[in-house]
Amino acid sequence: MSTPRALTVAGSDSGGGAGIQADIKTFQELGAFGMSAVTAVTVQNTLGVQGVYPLTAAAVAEQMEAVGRDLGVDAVKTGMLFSADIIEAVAEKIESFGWRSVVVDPVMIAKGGAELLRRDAVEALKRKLLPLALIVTPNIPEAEELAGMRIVTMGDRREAALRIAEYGVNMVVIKGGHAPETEEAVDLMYDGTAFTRLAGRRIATRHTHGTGCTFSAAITAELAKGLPVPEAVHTARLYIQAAIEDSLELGGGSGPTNHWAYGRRKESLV
Ligand SMILES: Nc1ncnc2c1ncn2[C@@H]1O[C@H](COP(=O)(O)OP(=O)(O)O)[C@@H](O)[C@H]1O
Ligand SMILES: Cc1ncc(COP(=O)(O)OP(=O)(O)O)c(N)n1
Repeated sequence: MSTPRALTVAGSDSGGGAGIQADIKTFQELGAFGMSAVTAVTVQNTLGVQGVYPLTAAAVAEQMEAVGRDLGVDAVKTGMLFSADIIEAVAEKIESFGWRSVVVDPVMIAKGGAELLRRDAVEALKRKLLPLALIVTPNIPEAEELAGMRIVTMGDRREAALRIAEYGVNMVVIKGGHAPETEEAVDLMYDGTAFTRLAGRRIATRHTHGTGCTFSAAITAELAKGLPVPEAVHTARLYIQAAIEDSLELGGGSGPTNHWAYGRRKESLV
């Protein structure tokens, strides 16, 4: 069997809980070979983002070209893209390589409030990148921005998913981590025809730094292994659930999730 190859195009998180670091750990844990194209270096820990140093669009494109031409890519995810220039360069490379298993995590604002996507880049994200996506995974504030509406109820979420799908993306998962606290964390998946409610136990913890990155990276790893999107999303939910449940209690703020929890639990079942 050939080695599944997964590429992340995202920012570096020095604290290791989100961004490139979360993605590569997740790829590794799920059995995909991880590669990266770094878009920006962030100065970050569990207390928040203290600095953002973007790379040039050319530097991002060259990294994608280097790995795409030599190692090959079975699935790719995008995370923090920061500027319209970088989004355009990334879209151009995805198109030129003809990559189809494309997961777009439309990272906009970190939990602490730092801007990880410039306001003037949202239009490029909608027009250039979403049409190339197999699946897009906004959280509620990101879905509000993409759909141009407020989301309060599950009905609002369904309407937002329909609007986001109109940009040409095949599947939309609106994540529920930011929904008002209930006993369940509920994500809503729209596949172009039907809606599926994906519910799990909501864990009471402040250690949820990098949940969105980890979730989308898990989907990407499963797609790289050849699994269909619904199965990839199902595994990603189990993966993030375990990672939050067994969080590591690191740092003085919102700490990282536990990227090896899912694998350890599976091992203990064998
Ligand atoms: N406290 C929690 N308990 C269980 N699952 C959670 C919790 N917070 C987030 N999740 C899950 O983690 C994933 C990421 O969601 P979310 O936190 O909304 O993304 P983001 O990090 O992009 O803001 C989703 O599958 C969501 O349901
Ligand atoms: C470099 C970098 N990329 C993305 C994020 C946002 O990650 P996310 O999974 O949405 O987690 P929070 O920031 O909301 O904890 C980031 N912080 N840094």
